[in-house]
Amino acid sequence: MRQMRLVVVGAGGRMGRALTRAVTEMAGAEVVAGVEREGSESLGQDVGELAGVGNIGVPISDDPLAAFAQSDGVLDFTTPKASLWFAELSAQARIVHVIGTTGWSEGEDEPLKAAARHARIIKSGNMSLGVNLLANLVRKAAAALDSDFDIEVLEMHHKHKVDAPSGTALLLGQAAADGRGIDLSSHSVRSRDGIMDPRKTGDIGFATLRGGSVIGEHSVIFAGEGERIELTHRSEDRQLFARGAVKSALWGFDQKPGFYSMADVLGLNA
Ligand SMILES: NC(=O)C1=CN([C@@H]2O[C@H](COP(=O)(O)OP(=O)(O)OC[C@H]3O[C@@H](n4cnc5c(N)ncnc54)[C@H](OP(=O)(O)O)[C@@H]3O)[C@@H](O)[C@H]2O)C=CC1
Ligand SMILES: O=C(O)C1=N[C@H](C(=O)O)C[C@H](O)C1
Repeated sequence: MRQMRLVVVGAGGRMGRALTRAVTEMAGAEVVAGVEREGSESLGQDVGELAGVGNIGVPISDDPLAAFAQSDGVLDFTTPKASLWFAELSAQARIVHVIGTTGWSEGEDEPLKAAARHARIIKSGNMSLGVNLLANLVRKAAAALDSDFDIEVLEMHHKHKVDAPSGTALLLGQAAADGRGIDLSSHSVRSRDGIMDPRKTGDIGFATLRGGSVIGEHSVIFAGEGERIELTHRSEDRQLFARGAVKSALWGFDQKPGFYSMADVLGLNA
């Protein structure tokens, strides 16, 4: 079977470089193009050199249209604005679009779903097996415990991260809300400062820590009277997410157009 031809967008970023490394280490796919924004310092540099795997003869360009036209799929860990544009281009090219980008605003899934009429879009706030399994456990725990158990989601990431709460924290909060059978947006508390009303029963709280080089740590805390349950995941290597993204792309290659999640890829929805 022929190799799946992949484009890495944001190829000079932390995840972009991890994605190139993952593709070169895994069977079934190759990097045929790397894209960065107009004016980027990475333009013209070799994608492999930038990722530390040696020259692969693929210079970074600022032309996603040309790159997508010669590919079967796109690995995209950039910004919501860029990912919305890449989804339109992926739909035009009828290819696979793996979106790991986080920091989405409410309603931004709608244009992605429209693009997924033609593209195979796989989007997740976390591409690791461990976090997606954790989400299942959180859903079960939230369904089993009544609202006397207060749910708080705590996350810590490196100092460069710009969005909060993290995509993973929101994914875990959604799993808790689903388990409880409530709407997340009307029950989530994303910040606390100064004097305020006491915590409302049924709220789901989010707390964000930023600092140093932390790859990603998430805990969901179920705090009851006299006891506390904590479910935690610690990511120790960014390659974890990159390998999950390549696995998603290979899975998406055989699917019909649609809007999928990592849980679909891992068979956790069955
Ligand atoms: N789902 C998951 O498992 C994971 C998700 N993430 C998410 O992935 C995203 C990226 O994270 P990270 O790699 O750390 O961030 P970086 O800032 O290191 O990388 C993002 C890259 O995308 C580039 N970029 C931005 N806009 C465009 C554009 N229009 N065209 C081409 N390239 C563009 C940036 O270029 P420039 O610097 O010039 O702006 C940069 O090189 C974040 O949203 C993060 O939360 C991260 C890890 C795991
Ligand atoms: O920005 C990151 O680094 C990460 N972002 C994702 C998120 O927002 O949850 C996934 C991972 O935790 C790393």
